[in-house]
Amino acid sequence: MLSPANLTRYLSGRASATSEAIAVTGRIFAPQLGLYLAFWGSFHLLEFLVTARWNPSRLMKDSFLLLNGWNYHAAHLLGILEFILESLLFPSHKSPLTFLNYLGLCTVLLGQYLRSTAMIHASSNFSHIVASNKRPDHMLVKTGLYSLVRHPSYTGFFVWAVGTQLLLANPISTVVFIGVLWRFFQQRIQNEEKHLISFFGEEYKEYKRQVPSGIPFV
Ligand SMILES: C[S@@+](CC[C@H](N)C(=O)[O-])C[C@H]1O[C@@H](n2cnc3c(N)ncnc32)[C@H](O)[C@@H]1O
Repeated sequence: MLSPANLTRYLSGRASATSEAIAVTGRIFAPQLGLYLAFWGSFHLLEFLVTARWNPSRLMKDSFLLLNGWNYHAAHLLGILEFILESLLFPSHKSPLTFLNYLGLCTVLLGQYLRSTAMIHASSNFSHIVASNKRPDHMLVKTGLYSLVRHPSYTGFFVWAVGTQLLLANPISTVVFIGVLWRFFQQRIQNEEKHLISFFGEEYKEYKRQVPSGIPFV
């Protein structure tokens, strides 16, 4: 029987369930997740736009760098899932925003700056796919960011990607990203430099002796 007392209890139960649902939704769609998605989208858009402006002869659909291998997307999916799970299980670890979130924000911006600026400084010598044959116009770039480190666009990618996980305050994904990316860039640099030495010989060897790689311990 729905007495006034039962109705009041029922309605207040519904109201608290609704406010709990709103609180949970608020935790999941926290500002850091919105920022993360905006930075992720901007990164891929900038890959295309910088190529279009500074390296137009290499512009293609793939310049968005979205066909970056399943493990790249799996890693970002892992980051999103970790963020949602931890937001539900340990809400106090995700909100309010802490020093870690702000550190992540600065790290993402720094990484994006390094990545896009390196692409601009290398201009037509940059290609998303590692060149195994030397194009006649391929010049060794040693100026700008390339005077500080040999692989500034990889440094930028590394810093940007780790920054996204710091922004989300994701402890597991931060460690996974550092390990997986370090291994990936170590192998990629080894292969890329084998080709660069065959293209530029002693000039590249001398450059390698003088300038650090830009990835720790590589
Ligand atoms: C994805 S880009 C990355 C460039 C560089 N490793 C970096 O992190 O900025 C790869 C292409 O850049 C070329 N490349 C790498 N370093 C270069 C340099 N210092 N000068 C000219 N071309 C370079 C390689 O031959 C390769 O085809």
